[in-house]
Amino acid sequence: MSENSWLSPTSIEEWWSTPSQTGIKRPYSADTVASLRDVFPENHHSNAMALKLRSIFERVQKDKSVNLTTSVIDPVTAQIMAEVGFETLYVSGGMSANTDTATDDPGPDLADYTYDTVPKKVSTIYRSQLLHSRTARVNKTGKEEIPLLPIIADADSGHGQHTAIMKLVKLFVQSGVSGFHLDDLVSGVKRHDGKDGLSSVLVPTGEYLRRLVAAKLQLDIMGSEVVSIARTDAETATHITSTIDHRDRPFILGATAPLKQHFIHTEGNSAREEWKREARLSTLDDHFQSSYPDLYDQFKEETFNMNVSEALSIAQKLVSSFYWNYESPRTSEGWYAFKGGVQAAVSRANVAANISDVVWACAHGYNPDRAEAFAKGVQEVHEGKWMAYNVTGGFPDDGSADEQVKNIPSQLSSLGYVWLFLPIAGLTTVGLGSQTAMKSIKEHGLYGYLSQVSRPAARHAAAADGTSPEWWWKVMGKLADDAADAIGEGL
Ligand SMILES: C[C@](O)(C(=O)O)[C@H](CC(=O)O)C(=O)O
Ligand SMILES: [Mg+2]
Repeated sequence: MSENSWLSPTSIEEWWSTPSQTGIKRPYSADTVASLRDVFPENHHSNAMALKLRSIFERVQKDKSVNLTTSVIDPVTAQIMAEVGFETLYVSGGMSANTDTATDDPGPDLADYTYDTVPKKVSTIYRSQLLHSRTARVNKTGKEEIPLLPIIADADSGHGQHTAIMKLVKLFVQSGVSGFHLDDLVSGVKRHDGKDGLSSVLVPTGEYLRRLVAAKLQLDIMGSEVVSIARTDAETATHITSTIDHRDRPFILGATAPLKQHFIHTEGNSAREEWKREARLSTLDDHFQSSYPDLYDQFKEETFNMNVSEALSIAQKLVSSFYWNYESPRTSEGWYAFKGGVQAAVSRANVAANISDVVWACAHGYNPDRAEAFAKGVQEVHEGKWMAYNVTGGFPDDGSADEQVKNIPSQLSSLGYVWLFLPIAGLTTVGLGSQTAMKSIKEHGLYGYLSQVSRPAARHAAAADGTSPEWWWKVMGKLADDAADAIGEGL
């Protein structure tokens, strides 16, 4: 887009009809976007990198392959990944939380870090890639072809309402990001031990969409090609904050048996489990259908697009004795019981797909049936929509799943997934890589350093790669030396 047309709604509309933008349904106008723009664009690095990411996804989709990557927590590993041939990088919120936050106060992955944490990590890694590429060019190392890898980053739940989301997206674009994922979780409430049957809590579909639209609006304001990934945790969610949205009705659980007390008055894990068993939780529609199969069609027709509260009134008009109570399972926080699963994920992904470039149902471990059900559910409605898949552990250590694991990428690519990533591998690989060297130095002192660190690294020196001290000292030093020579003795 030329600078003259930057503030023109017509040219914004023209941009929206280009291939990268045309699949997106915006609820706002080009006039609004134009009026919210700054006078100059500020997206050039990010745009170039995002277009590169888009072309990687296009290529793998065409080839029926999938782009595989891992998270990366530091610039050294990012450089190694470029050298060994990865094409994308992932910056994980969880791994940032564990190791390095903007307030220097790391912790478990609750997304409670300040919103600049992940953008700053992206910026560090992106700028390090620029430095490496400059170094290679200045030194003519033969590594000039090592590419800058597009970075996809974790935007969590957006760290607040629309203004926070827009600021976060702005920071990401400024950091050189190529893509980010935004989710439908309530930030900071995940239980790591599953106590009280609570794993993760969703916001209603409408709120999720508002997050995604806010992010897209900011991208549009910046004229940004950055890829937005709509992540949903509906597959594994156990609760939802509100029942207001009719699209969530098929997944809200209620008690079908009247119990003396509500869930919140039970104490301890086993009593709570017992309460749930006795309550015989079910969705409103399932319960009505199994209780009154003959009336179900009428119920469905009369309650089209109604949320659970509205639909329950109709159910009770049709059958005055009908019992279904979605209030009684509420937690002490007020959250409602939710039937997580692949259908819930598909339902959310299919609305999110209208405003996002990629959809992703986050779950831990690999489940081929769910991967397939999600892909089919999405592709039926949005043919060719880009999809992502994460593998976060969950395989047996005894090797019994090795063959299955080898086949995962081809299974996923045949289902249409374009991006496969290992969110926690960046931390583990750094840990494992250091372990051999550090153990050796600790056990054998200087000789350990010589045999396990400096000698192997010296072998790399000839290759001048990211593991070699020569690369970081002498080769990179030429940038400063050349600048000093250019400045000379002054004027
Ligand atoms: C992908 C993820 O968002 C991340 O921050 O890496 C985390 C990873 C994890 O908790 O293991 C997530 O899955 O929520
Ligand atoms: Mg995360």
